[in-house]
Amino acid sequence: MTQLQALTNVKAHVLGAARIGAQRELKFAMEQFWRGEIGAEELEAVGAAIRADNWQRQKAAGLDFLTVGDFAWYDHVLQTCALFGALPGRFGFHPAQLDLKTYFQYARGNTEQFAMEMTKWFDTNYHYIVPEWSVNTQFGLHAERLLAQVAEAQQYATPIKLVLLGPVSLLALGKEKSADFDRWTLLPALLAQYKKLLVCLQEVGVSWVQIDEPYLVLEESKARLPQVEAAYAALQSSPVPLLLTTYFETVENLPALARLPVAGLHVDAVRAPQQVAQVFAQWPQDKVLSLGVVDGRNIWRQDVANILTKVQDWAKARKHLWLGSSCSLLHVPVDLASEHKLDATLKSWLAFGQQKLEELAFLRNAIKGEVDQRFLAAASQARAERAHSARIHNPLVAQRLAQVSASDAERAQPYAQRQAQQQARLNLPLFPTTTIGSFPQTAAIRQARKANKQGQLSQLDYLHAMRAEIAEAVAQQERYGLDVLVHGEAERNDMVEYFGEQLWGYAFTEYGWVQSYGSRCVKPPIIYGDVYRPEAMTVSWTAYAQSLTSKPMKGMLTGPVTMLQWSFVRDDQPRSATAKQIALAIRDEVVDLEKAGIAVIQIDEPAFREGLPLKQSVWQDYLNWAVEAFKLSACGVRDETQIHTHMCYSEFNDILPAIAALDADVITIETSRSDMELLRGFGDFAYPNEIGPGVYDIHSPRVPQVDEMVNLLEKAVQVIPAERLWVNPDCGLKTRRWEEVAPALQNMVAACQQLRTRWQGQVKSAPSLETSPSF
Ligand SMILES: Nc1nc2c(c(=O)[nH]1)N[C@@H](CNc1ccc(C(=O)N[C@@H](CCC(=O)N[C@@H](CCC(=O)N[C@@H](CCC(=O)O)C(=O)O)C(=O)O)C(=O)O)cc1)CN2
Ligand code: MET
Ligand SMILES: [Zn+2]
Repeated sequence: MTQLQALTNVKAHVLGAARIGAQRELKFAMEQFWRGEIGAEELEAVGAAIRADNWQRQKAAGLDFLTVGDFAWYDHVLQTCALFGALPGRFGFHPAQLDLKTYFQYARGNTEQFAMEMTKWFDTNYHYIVPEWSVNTQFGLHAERLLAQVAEAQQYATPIKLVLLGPVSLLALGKEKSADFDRWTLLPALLAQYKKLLVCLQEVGVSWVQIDEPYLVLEESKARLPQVEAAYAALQSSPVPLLLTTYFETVENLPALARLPVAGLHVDAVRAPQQVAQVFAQWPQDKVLSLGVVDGRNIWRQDVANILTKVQDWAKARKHLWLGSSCSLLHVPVDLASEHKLDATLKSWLAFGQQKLEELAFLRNAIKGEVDQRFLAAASQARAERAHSARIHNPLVAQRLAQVSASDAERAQPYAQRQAQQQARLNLPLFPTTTIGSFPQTAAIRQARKANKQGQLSQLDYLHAMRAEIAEAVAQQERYGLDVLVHGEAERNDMVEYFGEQLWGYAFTEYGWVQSYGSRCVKPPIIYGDVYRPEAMTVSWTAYAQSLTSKPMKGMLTGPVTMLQWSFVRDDQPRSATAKQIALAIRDEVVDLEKAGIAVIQIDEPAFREGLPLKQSVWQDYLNWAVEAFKLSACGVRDETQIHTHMCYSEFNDILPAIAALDADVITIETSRSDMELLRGFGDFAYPNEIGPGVYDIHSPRVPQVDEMVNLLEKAVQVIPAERLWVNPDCGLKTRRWEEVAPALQNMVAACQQLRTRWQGQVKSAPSLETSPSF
């Protein structure tokens, strides 16, 4: 390190900070505002305090820029639409008069208008609001909020780098409202507003604009090179230098991007280290090159010694080198210092948002020739300890893996035979009704769990409280007349964290919150070692629920791919290896549920599609091991046991062969918002097993009417044979209130009964409606 050639122009920055607040202040404030408990002024004050905290942290760490513009109400894509007056006209609001109350309606819907759609932000568990583009889209500039934030940040007397979602990504991430409209025709009008904004930003003294174009890492962006070139030619006149910013993967079109008239480029050196050498060769020497060297997607303490060696290599003769987080710190928790229960050794292996700022400052200083030896030694020691720690490797897992054979990932007989056996056992009516698993996570449930965690509610009292919730959920479902019941997941804080808490090899945090969408957060557990299930995780709850009813009780588990995808994963072995370990743990649980007499078991895989690599060219390898992991978890049961899976938030049509290869007896999917369009793919593909297309959107408080659902089901029977159709909502009901759930499910059962009456005579071998199986 001592031979490091001192580079004076090296700077350190972050691409963005988490905005939910170290203690989820923003979540609580937004929800209070929505309930009418606080006013806009109070809510604004919470936002300002979070921004101030972020800037103070950046300044205290000694970063060279304060990052401004990363704060957003609800979502940053929605915020960008508001900035450019590009919110859908169907709400009827004037873009210049958007107070917060009005603004939130776009994200949450109102009595007249559906909310704007929400979808996954690249391959993360963050969801953004999808812009709506149509021939009526008009743009304006409403930068008051943003400029006010610049003014707030100016009191820290540190250069300001403003983050802006770029025009190409903004358009690309939206959807066209009609098939004959080409969104790219909007580009010139949109660019005119960006240009205006850039002038304003220069006037108020912004030093740099980080213009985020994550779209440029997707293969589909290749075809959009003319638009990219046109956009950045138009912004060439920007009076503020632009840092063209990409992350999550290698950029497409690198040679062409290297010729764009922008002042700097940021690339993700964590996710795409293989492209760094090319970027160095192609990106002009006299421009800024920002390398994302500190991982914004994971929580491991960086091997700073190793990064330094590389950067030293890379940086030779390059004058303007910046070191950054690989992407925004939106995807990692705020500060490790809040964690008081994590064991000291494990804690020393981790870095959350705050620690990443410190890593960046350390690296910048070291390249300038000022190496903080203590920091370096501590980081190297933690890395070395982790590499050799006994707690990572579990011989029981190795043994278990060694026993796995190919037949473990196959059911004994094909679906058709299984179906006959399952039907003989379950005797379900035509169009069986079910739900996806969770029932409302009420304040009472969460309070009880909190009290239990804090030692104020005994284990026994907590058990009774959760059993009472389960009993109530079962009673409600019987009242509605559902066919396959669930226990309601009252005892689970989250579908991933709950299992993470019980598995070896997993650690969990107290405050490791990450925004998932709007005010909703998750606390991804941390996989640090071999995953092993020491004992049953769900059997007693499920068996209790089954004891309360003669209807089949569906066991409810989270699948290996989703467990992997929604956790922070170890970086010392391939994801596929970790998935296989989790699969074995889930498999053991599946088998235990079967032994306890549970006849239907659902293994949720909502993140199955999200796990796909961003580059389509390497999908197949992922799909192979992901399918294998699911099947390994599912196939330990007898043929008469019915395996369900559930997927949501996804475009399924391009991975249908893999979904079919999962060979789940039943799949329930989210379809209602696309008006059953998503189901058409399953029909065209001749999906062979049973399907429950969601007949209503659980993200909206609106109670669906019987007719709407009959309508959707009529569409579904056009595509899927009636005897293979199930009836269910789009997803779990945990974010809803009982007042919404009860009428919604009653209507759903009523809709289903209409269909049964109509179809009863027309389907061969349909069982009678009267017989009820006994469990
Ligand atoms: N991991 C994950 N990813 C997912 C989903 C999911 O279910 N899980 N679903 C999709 C959509 N995303 C979602 C993500 C989060 C929530 C959600 O409801 N989150 C809850 C937190 C869930 C949780 O962990 N709850 C804990 C802690 C609850 C809590 O805040 N307790 C209060 C006390 C209780 C109170 O006053 O409310 C506190 O600590 O102060 C519990 O139940 O034990 C929230 O933000 O409110 C919903 C959907 C996609 N990705
Ligand atoms: C995001 S998928 C959710 C599945 C889970 N079983 C639930 O009902 O909440
Ligand atoms: Zn779901």
